[in-house]
Amino acid sequence: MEAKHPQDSRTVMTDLVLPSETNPLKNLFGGELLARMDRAASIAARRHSRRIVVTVSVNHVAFKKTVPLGSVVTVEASISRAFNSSMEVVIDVWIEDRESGIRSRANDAIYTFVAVDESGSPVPVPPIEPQTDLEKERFDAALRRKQLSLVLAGKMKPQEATELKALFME
Ligand SMILES: CC(=O)SCCNC(=O)CCNC(=O)[C@H](O)C(C)(C)COP(=O)(O)OP(=O)(O)OC[C@H]1O[C@@H](n2cnc3c(N)ncnc32)[C@H](O)[C@@H]1OP(=O)(O)O
Repeated sequence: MEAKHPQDSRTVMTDLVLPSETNPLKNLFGGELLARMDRAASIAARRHSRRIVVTVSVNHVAFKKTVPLGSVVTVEASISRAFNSSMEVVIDVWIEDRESGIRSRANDAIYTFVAVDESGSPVPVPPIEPQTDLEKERFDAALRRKQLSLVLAGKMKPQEATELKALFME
């Protein structure tokens, strides 16, 4: 299968924060942001694989900043690395200052999706060829994150997680 670039799957979704999506402090609910990120990541995974995709794991989420009612929120997702049937999706969330228009990062996350056929069985996806320094950095770290996720899910023995172990040996 021919390799694709992270840019090929880049998905950008911009939307407002409405009153029904906020907590008593009038900030965006974490679950609402998780859902927006899942939707953007799912589109990115579909663009990369051109298959049906399902979320298999939410590997990392950091709620760095509150997102106030009325904010303009942009969720950007792209594939950082593809394995056999699984794809790591990196998601950045930005909010826009109403007056200056300057964007600041509110959140980031890493989800893993799997491409499946009509009966839900995993199918292979194209590999990723990173181009920029940031894409290369994310690509290199993705195997460690996959191994950590599999160890935490009880699907890999810690002693088999060679890339992950190497991180602690450095
Ligand atoms: C868009 C949505 O929100 S969809 C709704 C939420 N998601 C779902 O309903 C998915 C439910 N889960 C499933 O259907 C199945 O578990 C599947 C299809 C995802 C995987 O099926 P399995 O029989 O576990 O397949 P298998 O063990 O071969 O794993 C498939 C791939 O997922 C990877 N994987 C499985 N679990 C994890 C995990 N916790 N973290 C990271 N990767 C994982 C495997 O390493 C494998 O990757 P590879 O093929 O690239 O090497």
